[in-house]
Amino acid sequence: MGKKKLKIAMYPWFAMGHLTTYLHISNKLAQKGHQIFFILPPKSQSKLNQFNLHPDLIKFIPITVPHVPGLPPGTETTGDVIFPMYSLLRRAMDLTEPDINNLLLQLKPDLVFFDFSQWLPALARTLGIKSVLYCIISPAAMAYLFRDEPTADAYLLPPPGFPPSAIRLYAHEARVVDAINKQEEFGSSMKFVRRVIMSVEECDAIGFKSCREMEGPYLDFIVKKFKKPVLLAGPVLPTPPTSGLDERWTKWLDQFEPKSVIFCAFGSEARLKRDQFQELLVGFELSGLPFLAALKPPVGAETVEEALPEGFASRTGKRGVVYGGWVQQQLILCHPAVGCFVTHCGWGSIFEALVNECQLVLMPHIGDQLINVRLVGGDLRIGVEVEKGDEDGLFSREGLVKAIELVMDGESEIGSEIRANRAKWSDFILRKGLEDSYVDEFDHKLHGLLE
Ligand SMILES: O=c1ccn([C@@H]2O[C@H](COP(=O)(O)OP(=O)(O)O[C@H]3O[C@H](CO)[C@@H](O)[C@H](O)[C@H]3O)[C@@H](O)[C@H]2O)c(=O)[nH]1
Repeated sequence: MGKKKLKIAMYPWFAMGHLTTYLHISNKLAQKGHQIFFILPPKSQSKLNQFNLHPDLIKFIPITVPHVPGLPPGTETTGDVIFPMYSLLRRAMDLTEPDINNLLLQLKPDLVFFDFSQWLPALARTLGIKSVLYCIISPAAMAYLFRDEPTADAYLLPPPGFPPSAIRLYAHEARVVDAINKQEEFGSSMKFVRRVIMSVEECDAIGFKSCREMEGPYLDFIVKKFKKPVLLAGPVLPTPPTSGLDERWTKWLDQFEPKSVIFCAFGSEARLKRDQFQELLVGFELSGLPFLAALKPPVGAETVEEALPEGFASRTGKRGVVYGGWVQQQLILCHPAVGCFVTHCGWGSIFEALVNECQLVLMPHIGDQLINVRLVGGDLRIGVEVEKGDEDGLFSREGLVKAIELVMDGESEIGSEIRANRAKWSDFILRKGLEDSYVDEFDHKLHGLLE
């Protein structure tokens, strides 16, 4: 007899990177016949519909994001606001607790997957529902960042018992992580880091999108430290969208030689300061390669156009596009003309790159990206990190060009080593049967939680 089909509610943090990652795992679970109730802010659904491969089993359930004073009206996801306002949005998510309570009562799921709503496990428990903290960050990032004494100084070194690796934070990065941790949660004296620790303490299990072969030692560290069942979902290969690439981008990309274009995107949240935004673009210009940069306007600008370096558009002409809106990243990455992906090292973007053939140039901004960059560029050596100033954390156009040249030159020693490693890990995550075996085990462990 087959296993019981489960009912699973998903309630990820209101951010595209989180919503997309949760939808990918939802697709894998729906493939097993489980029913998914995917709770999300209404406007984000239009971006996600194209990734829902099982509309018969995955039902989107829109939830109103309550208004919190200080949050611009209509705010639904982190993409709508600047970083200092995220705590207001977290507060708004907290205020959905009564609605979530009603939904859970009505839907009666067996399990609920969550991340930033640290109150959800206790609520679920009263309703007899098991909760899984499904982390959208890598196990290495969780292991390094979530510690008992999270201070800027402590972050310079790994926590006690951390596996030997290339993972370390520079002083400027440690300060950034410390500032995020210490961000006061709106309306309470709780810090962000406390919210995450509570989620870990309260949940019934922790889930990750990762593979033992890639991050085994970090997983062992987490199991030992957090003393919770850890469920590994495997590579959770990104779901290919059901739509095609917009004609605008197909036409533009089609003009160029295979593997010659740089594609740059920094995820759904990152915004550069104006001078770094311009430095980046001048770096692309100096690389001499065609480029498509899909970036948010820099801090203080309304549009990307108003922030372009002087004379930039006329100098780069048709060879370069700077676009301030949302693009279909997955479809762009698999276009044959794209040869290089300049990424902020979001965990989702890394896997989207690995299932395609582009080379990786690594430019992390905040949080887990600062760990991913060392994992990907250091431990696994599948991409090249752009150097930054030790103290100020700023990159230069020359540093960017250097990294691009290193990965794009397959003949050089570093270029060929990176390419070989990259190909090895791509082959690994795409290996026939690998994903299925991880999803089977994940599914088995989910059932185990209900016994
Ligand atoms: O114009 C765009 C920009 C992004 N994306 C998609 O948006 C997702 C972005 O996800 P990710 O690369 O993970 O980055 P973030 O949006 O920055 O996500 C957050 O969540 C990640 C985990 O998924 C963390 O690693 C990051 O630090 C955190 O900022 C990916 O699916 C992209 O394909 C698009 O389709 N079009």
